[in-house]
Amino acid sequence: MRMVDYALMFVTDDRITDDATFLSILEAALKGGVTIVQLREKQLDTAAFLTRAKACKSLCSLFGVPLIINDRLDIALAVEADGVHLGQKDMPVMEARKLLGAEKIIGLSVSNVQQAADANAMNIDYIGLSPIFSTNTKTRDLEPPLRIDGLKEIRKVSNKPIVCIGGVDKTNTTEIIRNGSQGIAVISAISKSRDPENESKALKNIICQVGTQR
Ligand SMILES: Cc1ncc(COP(=O)(O)OP(=O)(O)O)c(N)n1
Ligand SMILES: Cc1nc(C(=O)O)sc1CCOP(=O)(O)O
Ligand SMILES: [Mg+2]
Repeated sequence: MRMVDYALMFVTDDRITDDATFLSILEAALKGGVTIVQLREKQLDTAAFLTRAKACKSLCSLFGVPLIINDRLDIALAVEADGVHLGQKDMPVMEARKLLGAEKIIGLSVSNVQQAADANAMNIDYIGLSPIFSTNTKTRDLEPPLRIDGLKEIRKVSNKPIVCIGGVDKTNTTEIIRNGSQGIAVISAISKSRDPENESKALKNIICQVGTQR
């Protein structure tokens, strides 16, 4: 299992269909210090997804930042990405690990304490606690927000690094990290910012500050 910095995961915004805008926001996020990128495309066809994944991989490699692919193991394998993020109804972890090998990153979404406990025995690298707060970004298949109390419960039972997603921004990052999450995953906070580079820097500073207080 490789060492990965999960502090600030930038999840790309699949509503951006224009490649130039997509890449300029990604570049700004990388300049601002995001530590891992997840390419999440729910609307592109496979050919367009693959093209975007290749561009994304090249840019992330320039910054030495790992790239994982949401849902699509085939795309991850095709572009030699660093791993995948899987939901509870995506490809089962055992099959994904067989196809990806031991060194690749596998993240798994968990939305309750039971799923977190079950994940302890799985060959995964981190759990995505989803959602921590309410969000307008994802509208389908969204579980009730776990909030900080849910994070505390899951922290108690889980032996995996936790990355919280859903409605995360500068106002709630401190309490998320203070309560045992290794990192945050954000779409809007960076993608919708007027200045994605500075927003990424600001989020990273908050995470680092809490880290030094721990
Ligand atoms: C870090 C992180 N955590 C959870 C999710 C949600 O994944 P999933 O449940 O598969 O839902 P979709 O993102 O595929 O709609 C995530 N993407 N990242
Ligand atoms: C992709 C995703 N998955 C979620 C889950 O709870 O499974 S919430 C979410 C969207 C996160 O976007 P934002 O940072 O804009 O709230
Ligand atoms: Mg999924």
